[in-house]
Amino acid sequence: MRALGPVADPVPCSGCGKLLDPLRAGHVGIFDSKFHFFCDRHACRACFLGEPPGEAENTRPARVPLSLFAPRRSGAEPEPSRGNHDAPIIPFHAPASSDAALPEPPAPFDDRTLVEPIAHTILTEEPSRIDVPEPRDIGALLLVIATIAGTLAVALGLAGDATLVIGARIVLASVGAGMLVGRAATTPREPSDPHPAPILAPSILSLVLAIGAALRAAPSLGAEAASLAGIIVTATAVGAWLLEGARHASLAERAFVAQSLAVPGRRAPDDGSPGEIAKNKVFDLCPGEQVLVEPGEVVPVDLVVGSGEVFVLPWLGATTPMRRRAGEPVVAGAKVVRGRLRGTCTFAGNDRAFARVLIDPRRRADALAPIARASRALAERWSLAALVTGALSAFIAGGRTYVEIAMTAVASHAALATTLIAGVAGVHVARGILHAQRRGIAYKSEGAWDRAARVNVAVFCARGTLLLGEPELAELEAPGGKLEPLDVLSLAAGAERGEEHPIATAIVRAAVTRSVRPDGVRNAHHVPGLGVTAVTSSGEDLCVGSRALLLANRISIAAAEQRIAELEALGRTVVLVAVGARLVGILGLQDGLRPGARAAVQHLLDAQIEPVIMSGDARETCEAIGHSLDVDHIRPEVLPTERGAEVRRLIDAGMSVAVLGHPSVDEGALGAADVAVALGAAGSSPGDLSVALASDDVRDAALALAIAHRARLEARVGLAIAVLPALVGAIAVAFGVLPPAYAPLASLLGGAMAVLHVRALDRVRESGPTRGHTWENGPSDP
Ligand SMILES: Nc1ncnc2c1ncn2[C@@H]1O[C@H](COP(=O)(O)OP(=O)(O)OP(=O)(O)O)[C@@H](O)[C@H]1O
Ligand SMILES: [Zn+2]
Repeated sequence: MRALGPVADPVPCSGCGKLLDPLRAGHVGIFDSKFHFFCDRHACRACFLGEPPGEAENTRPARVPLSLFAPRRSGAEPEPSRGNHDAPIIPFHAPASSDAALPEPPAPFDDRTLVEPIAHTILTEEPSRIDVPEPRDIGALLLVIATIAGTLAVALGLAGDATLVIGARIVLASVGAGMLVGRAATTPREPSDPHPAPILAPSILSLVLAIGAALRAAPSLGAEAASLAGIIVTATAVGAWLLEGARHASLAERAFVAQSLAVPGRRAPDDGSPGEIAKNKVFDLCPGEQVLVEPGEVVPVDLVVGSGEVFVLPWLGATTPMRRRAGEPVVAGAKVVRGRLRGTCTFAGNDRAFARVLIDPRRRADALAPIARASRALAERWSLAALVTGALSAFIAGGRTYVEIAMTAVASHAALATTLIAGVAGVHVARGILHAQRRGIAYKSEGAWDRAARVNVAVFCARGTLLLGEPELAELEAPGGKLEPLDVLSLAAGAERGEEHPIATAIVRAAVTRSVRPDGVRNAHHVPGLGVTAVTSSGEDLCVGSRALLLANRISIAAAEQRIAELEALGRTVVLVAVGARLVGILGLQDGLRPGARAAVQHLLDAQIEPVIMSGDARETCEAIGHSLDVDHIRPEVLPTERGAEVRRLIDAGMSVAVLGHPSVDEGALGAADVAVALGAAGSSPGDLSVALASDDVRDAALALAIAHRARLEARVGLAIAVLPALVGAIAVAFGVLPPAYAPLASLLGGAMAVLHVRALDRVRESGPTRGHTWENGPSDP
């Protein structure tokens, strides 16, 4: 069993060959459009580039990855392989390079003038963050100084209440607060960060109080205020540092994704001539443009395949190639392994499926999801309520000076207005979004993510999600003995010849394999969700379809009712054949379960989401399928046109409903859902899908909900862990049970526990799950 994600799969260092964890590599660079991971920036990278170690830093500015198209080196070229957790849908054998029929990929682009300046890239991240685990910068240094200064300001309290000592402590605390302000001014703000003002306010207010108390020559009060200031400064600095640590892993992974998506693409020539390859690689592709992607290249934008067929690793991190045919979407980050991909761009830049809520600073879910906003609002705004309440209750309790009351108020405020409380929920959201990305799951918006996280009913559009959608003829019977079974098949195949429904295809195929010639049926008329009516070659009325179709045509099936029920109890789709007004044949079709159908149901059950099977099949058939999958709730015999209404009925009953299906065939149901989870749809343009999958795996559809559920749950737990001690501390301080300094301390304690909670979850992922099906568990695991 393997852990998920980039952390799990070691890659060799391109310099020395030692195996290392790609996300924790000392240095990552792109050379020749390939990722290279190095133990460190100096020795190993320089060794790879053939430079003397010292020069590496100077010759290549590490902050700007212009090395993107550096000359090809003959060194090792490790692929960022990221865990074999996508299910093999299509077995794929031919290695990409050995396909002689295909044109050689063009020579690498050495000429930098061909590349548009990096400034034109759709990337929105700071280049510094692209250079993955960049060690802590100047902001970290400021935090360290602030922590030391704050701690000293507290520790000097041991030296007594002398004016000089208090003065020194105030100076130290001011230095610490100054460092915090300096960091806020110099460090770029993440979209998920709170506004710095409310976070810094307690440090500054407590300093003002300390100075005020010292000036009034109230030594013991001045000492206490200085301690409070020192503690608040220390807690603020340590808290900021802890949060950095908690989100480091997702920060690095997001940078990895951003970097991987920041590849230039080729415009296809307008005249459509296949031979001519546009030379220029550009970053500014737009929707509607024709795009060419050569074998071995990463797909730069979301697109729909124009013609032919290609094999791709269907999303960033996928390890199993899949076939994509004309009209099928491919997401940016996918990699072409065989065939030349020519397609029409559907989404570019930050609109791309995996850029939207993960990279785009204006749409990032970890900043905008309701739980993350609530967490920020608590620190930014509701902390003011703590300030007021603290002041009021201290005032009402009486017996305290104004400075003491003010200290209580500031301490209560400081307990809640922390970076940790503001940021902890966002960390969990980011982890969830990234976790989903690794499985090729793209949420459309932070709202879609939040709805996915709240869903309590998941409706499977059975055929194509749980069922293969490739039924086989299993039984062929001719009750009454009027016709031979093969004559029945001939009639049925004749009626179904022109149809595209999986049942029709199965019947025609069964006739072909049994060398039965389809009857020359006329006037075939398809009744969606019921079957086909027609006229036989001998001029009699012909009905091929469900029980409901025959009953609608007033054909009695009473004589065969028992046999039909038997077949349905086996899970067969029963297709009845009637000539004139008489039932002449029964066909039993068996559709297999898709790989992962059982696991998908289990993922939902684990997340306490009720699975529902919705199908046009008969009740007995659906019950048999439901039984084999442990699904209790079925909605059988729903006509295709009624599926939207059926979903709406569930919603009206107070459920929050997700529908899992394919965009083309399950349109009605998907359109009515609170959350539409569309398989194989990532990158295609229809706009209303809440969740689009790059894979066609039903497990991923279930995981899209389960992962969001889990992430939201963890975010709430994390927030509670951080907030509760802070609240308790603030209350104790407000009622005078504890001195004011205890409130920020309690808050820091809670924050530290919340960070430990994140770390513990990270470790679960790194070491791999050990039992059962959890959301961390790769569905390809048994
Ligand atoms: N072309 C057809 N020939 C014969 N019977 C058909 C045909 N199309 C539909 N039917 C009958 O109508 C029923 C419902 O078909 P429908 O297309 O609504 O759903 P389905 O194929 O069962 O897919 P799903 O499980 O996703 O609902 C089928 O079970 C079958 O009995
Ligand atoms: Zn190395």
